[in-house]
Amino acid sequence: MTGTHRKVLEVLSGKTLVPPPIWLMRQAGRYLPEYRETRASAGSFLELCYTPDLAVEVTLQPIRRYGFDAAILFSDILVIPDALQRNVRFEEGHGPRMDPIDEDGIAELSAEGVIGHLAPVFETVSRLRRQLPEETTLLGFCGAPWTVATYMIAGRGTPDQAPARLFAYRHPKAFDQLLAFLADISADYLVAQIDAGADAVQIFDSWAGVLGEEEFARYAVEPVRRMIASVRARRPSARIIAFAKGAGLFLKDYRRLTGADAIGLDWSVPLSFAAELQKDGPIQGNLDPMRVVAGGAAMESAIDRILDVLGQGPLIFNLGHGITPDADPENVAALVARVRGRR
Ligand SMILES: Cc1c2[nH]c(c1CCC(=O)O)Cc1[nH]c(c(CCC(=O)O)c1C)Cc1[nH]c(c(CCC(=O)O)c1C)Cc1[nH]c(c(C)c1CCC(=O)O)C2
Repeated sequence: MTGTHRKVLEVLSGKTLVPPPIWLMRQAGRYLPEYRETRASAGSFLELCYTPDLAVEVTLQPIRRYGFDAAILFSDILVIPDALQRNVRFEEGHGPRMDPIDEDGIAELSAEGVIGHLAPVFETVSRLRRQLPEETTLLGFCGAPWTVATYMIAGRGTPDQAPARLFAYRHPKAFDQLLAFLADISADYLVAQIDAGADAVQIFDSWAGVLGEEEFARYAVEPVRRMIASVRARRPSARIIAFAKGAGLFLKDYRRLTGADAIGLDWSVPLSFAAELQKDGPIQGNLDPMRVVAGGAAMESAIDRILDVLGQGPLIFNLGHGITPDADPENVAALVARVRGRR
């Protein structure tokens, strides 16, 4: 019964659909007036994430408006450090903050209570699976260990992830330990989301683009490989998308080395290279979110190029990163109509 006509799942298993299924990273968010309204009724951003009534509502908002082929659980990658008691806060206009972790803090990390702390997230997932249209794929997600670690080390978002890169060079053993710990706890988290009803999951490595060759292998590939192996050992049929933003040429072997079903591509990936990658397996991407803000011909021409070059192979149409708060909801409607109008 499950999954028979869920288009995103079909593409993840290698099928080509024309037109391709579509969803957008950060599709539930501040560009939508109904999101801003619900957001105002929650105290803090984390409260929104941990209140199933509200998290279900904001997840469904973009589905009602646009009928996307996938819904993505409304939560955040930083619920893992929150569950690890790193005192995570989202301060208005300043982005996330938490207590920076050091070598001693890494040695003391414990998985105890983490999955219990995240129980409201699993409740949200199971309610969503019951409330979503049968044909809509439900995506769970988590952050990749490297990206989550950049926030845990710095205690905040940074432009270049310099604190984490420096920490990794100065304390390589402790850093490896942190990434392995995050890989294992994140695997447990994904398994629990799948058991609650997620059809597939995405791993976000948003800051993979600052890593050199050796570091990409050690900090981006290995922990994600470890996480995926752990999920597959327990849930062999799990469908997994891995998105390493800014990874450039390292994407060549990323799918094979991590064991993901599909890889996400940002807008800096040339379409010719994307077409090469698509010969190995399904891809997702890669419209520049700024083109959605610009709208009109700037958006339409880029949609057409993606469909022309990648539309005859396994593709999940998406942006190359999250939609931004300044995007006009009308432009999103035009985007969906244009992708779906092409056969
Ligand atoms: C790096 C990262 C984070 N969170 C996430 C990532 C990886 C993807 C990416 O690179 O965009 C992932 C994420 N965050 C959010 C989702 C929800 C699902 C969806 O995609 O619709 C997802 C998948 C909601 C959110 N997460 C956040 C918001 C905005 C906060 C608000 O509404 O008050 C939303 C809708 C907050 C957040 N969360 C994070 C930051 C840096 C910020 C602050 C920046 C900002 O304000 O946009 C960390």
